[in-house]
Amino acid sequence: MASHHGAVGLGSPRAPGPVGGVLHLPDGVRSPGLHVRDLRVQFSTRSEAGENVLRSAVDGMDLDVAAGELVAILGANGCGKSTTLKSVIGLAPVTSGEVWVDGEQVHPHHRSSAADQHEARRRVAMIFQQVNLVRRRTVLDNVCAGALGRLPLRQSLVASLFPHDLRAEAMLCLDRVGLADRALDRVGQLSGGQQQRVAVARALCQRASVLLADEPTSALDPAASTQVMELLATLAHDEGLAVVAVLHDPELAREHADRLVGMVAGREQLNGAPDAVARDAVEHLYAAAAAVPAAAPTSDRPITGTRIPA
Ligand SMILES: Nc1ncnc2c1ncn2[C@@H]1O[C@H](COP(=O)(O)OP(=O)(O)OP(=O)(O)O)[C@@H](O)[C@H]1O
Repeated sequence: MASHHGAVGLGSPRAPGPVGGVLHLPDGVRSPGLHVRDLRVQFSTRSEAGENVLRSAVDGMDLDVAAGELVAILGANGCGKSTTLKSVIGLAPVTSGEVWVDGEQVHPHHRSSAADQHEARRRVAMIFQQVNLVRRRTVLDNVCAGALGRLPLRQSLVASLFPHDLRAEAMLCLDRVGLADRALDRVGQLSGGQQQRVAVARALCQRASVLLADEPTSALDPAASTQVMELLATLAHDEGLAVVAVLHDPELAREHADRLVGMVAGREQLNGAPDAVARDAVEHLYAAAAAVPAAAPTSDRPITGTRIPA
């Protein structure tokens, strides 16, 4: 379970080079997996004076997750963990920076063809704490829905038209998460941990190579949390997915992840294998945030609030 990736100090490690000796860009972004460079995200918010201001949620974040690696992101509430992940799938407004998926640049958009970008985005799946499955539909239908991005429109709109081979693939995905016997139950009949595993199966049916998990264990008891983390580690280590999970439990992260990335105020503060990251360095991630008055941005250094031009 423990890391087989080398110990790393502060700063992003570089992803390993591609198999076969193919030359790649010096910064490693063309390697399989997920690579984020100098990501910045700003949101418009209302100041106490009633003015619209831009606040930085992510402020120069780098993130590398190699194929076959499970990375855990830790950090205090509001430090930008979820926004970093959402940026990768276009759910957060990226101000600047680069996002690369399996060697394809998905942000900024204009640097690759629309088809390549669509394909690269299809390779990224995200699962959330509040599992966004359709509770009234069967487990199997929800897993099939993972393939919507590659189905013709007519089949996308009518679940009963999911083709036989897709349903067979979805069954295999359910088998991989240990839930094949629940395929015909409605999702609402499953426990939280089981639903989280269905969400993972749906990501598999999407044929994702990068899996983003935003607090996948927050609503789960310890046994279910362990089961989900073991599943994520298996997908990384045995199936070669690049997996990144935002976690609120540093011990769970230490136990299962290959590498810990700690964030403070929208950027990386620590980065290393669990054995190489001291416990007080992790505690400091949370202490730094707690030291800031509640009304201020979560930061141990100022975050710029930029007035939006009228
Ligand atoms: N849609 C939004 N509009 C305005 N501000 C936002 C939006 N989404 C996030 N933010 C702000 O961006 C900052 C980072 O939020 P984010 O959800 O990424 O933090 P987090 O580290 O995941 O926190 P938590 O651990 O509480 O989930 C916070 O200050 C948050 O209020």
